[in-house]
Amino acid sequence: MERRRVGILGATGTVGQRFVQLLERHPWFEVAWLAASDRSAGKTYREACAWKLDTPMPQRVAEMVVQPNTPAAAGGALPKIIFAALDTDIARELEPQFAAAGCAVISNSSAFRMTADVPLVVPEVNGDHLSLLESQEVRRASGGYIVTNPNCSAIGLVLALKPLEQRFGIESLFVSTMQAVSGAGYPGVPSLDILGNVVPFIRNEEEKMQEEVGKLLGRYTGSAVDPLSAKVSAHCNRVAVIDGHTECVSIKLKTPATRDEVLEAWRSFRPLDGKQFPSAPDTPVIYTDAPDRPQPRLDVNAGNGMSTTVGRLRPCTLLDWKFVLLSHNTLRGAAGAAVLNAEVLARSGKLPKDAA
Ligand SMILES: NC(=O)C1=CN([C@@H]2O[C@H](COP(=O)(O)OP(=O)(O)OC[C@H]3O[C@@H](n4cnc5c(N)ncnc54)[C@H](OP(=O)(O)O)[C@@H]3O)[C@@H](O)[C@H]2O)C=CC1
Ligand SMILES: N[C@@H](CC(=O)OP(=O)(O)O)C(=O)O
Repeated sequence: MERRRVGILGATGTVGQRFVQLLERHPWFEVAWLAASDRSAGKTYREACAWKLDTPMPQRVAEMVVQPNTPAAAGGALPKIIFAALDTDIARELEPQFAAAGCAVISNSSAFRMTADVPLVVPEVNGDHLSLLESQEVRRASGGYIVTNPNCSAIGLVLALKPLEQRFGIESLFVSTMQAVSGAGYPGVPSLDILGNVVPFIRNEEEKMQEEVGKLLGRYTGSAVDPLSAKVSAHCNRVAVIDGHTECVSIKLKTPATRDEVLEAWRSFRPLDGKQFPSAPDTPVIYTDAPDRPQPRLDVNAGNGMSTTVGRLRPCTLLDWKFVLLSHNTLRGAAGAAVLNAEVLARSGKLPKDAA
């Protein structure tokens, strides 16, 4: 099968680099266009990018020239599939321009996640919400649209919550995060602030987690999403870990469940089984019995960085159950999530085609 041409907006950043890494050997997509800020435009990718991953920068991409950040500048070379990894304010300005130019914008940023007609999607959790894009006005006008994936802490959390919500219902939950420094992009948090330290504040993070969980676990009514009514309270903290967000969760269920029933809900959660998407992990939620796991150093790459690892399920004296989860913030929490969304869109015939 011929690979589809794709572009990356924000290609030089933390998430942009993950896109380059993941797409280099992707069976369906091939990077054909890269853009970043004016600081980078006109340079080769090798010159513009401070590559921080532990695999080599792909040679072919290293030699590509970073393009200006507008669809007009790309002209006929603009791919119709754009992975976007832009800061929120810039995404708010640029993503609609690319959608209006007929592109499927598959976005990581929070700019449009809560917009009513923009799907906020994790395929294992709420793939049916993708139908929202049919009502985007821009799609009717240009064939383009915006689809988003969630905040990196919300993604790991909803993967663990979905099997519980569908079997038992969720009344309320309390979550406290320990988030890796790569979550803040590059160069991110100054070393003097984070080494040997914990910073108990990440701007807007608690609000995003709370509202995004509601939309992700909400019900698609045929024209809109009815958010989950559960009460969600989040505490978000930055810790001196490179990759991997750890979350301590306490949960109250609507229908009481035994420990075995909760474990069985996680074990049997295989919503994409048999669908063979290249980026989908075999097991989206992995439960570990080890008393001191999950740990970022040991578990962050589970399922190629696309699985959530859950452990330490035990009774909670305030709510019903408590547990710990870990997920990779730049893979499952960002670039990997967007690539999986694109695979689902490709399979359903919803990706616009380049002009012949
Ligand atoms: N890091 C993470 O774990 C996660 C991040 N996200 C979200 O993804 C987005 C990107 O984050 P991250 O990669 O960490 O951020 P970085 O700061 O590491 O990268 C930002 C990217 O945006 C580019 N950029 C900046 N200004 C412009 C502009 N005016 N026009 C075009 N490109 C521009 C930068 O290019 P240049 O090099 O030229 O400055 C760079 O490529 C953010 O919205 C973030 O919240 C989502 C989930 C997880
Ligand atoms: N704010 C997250 C990264 C992220 O996902 O942000 P956003 O919701 O803007 O995509 C972190 O610092 O770890």
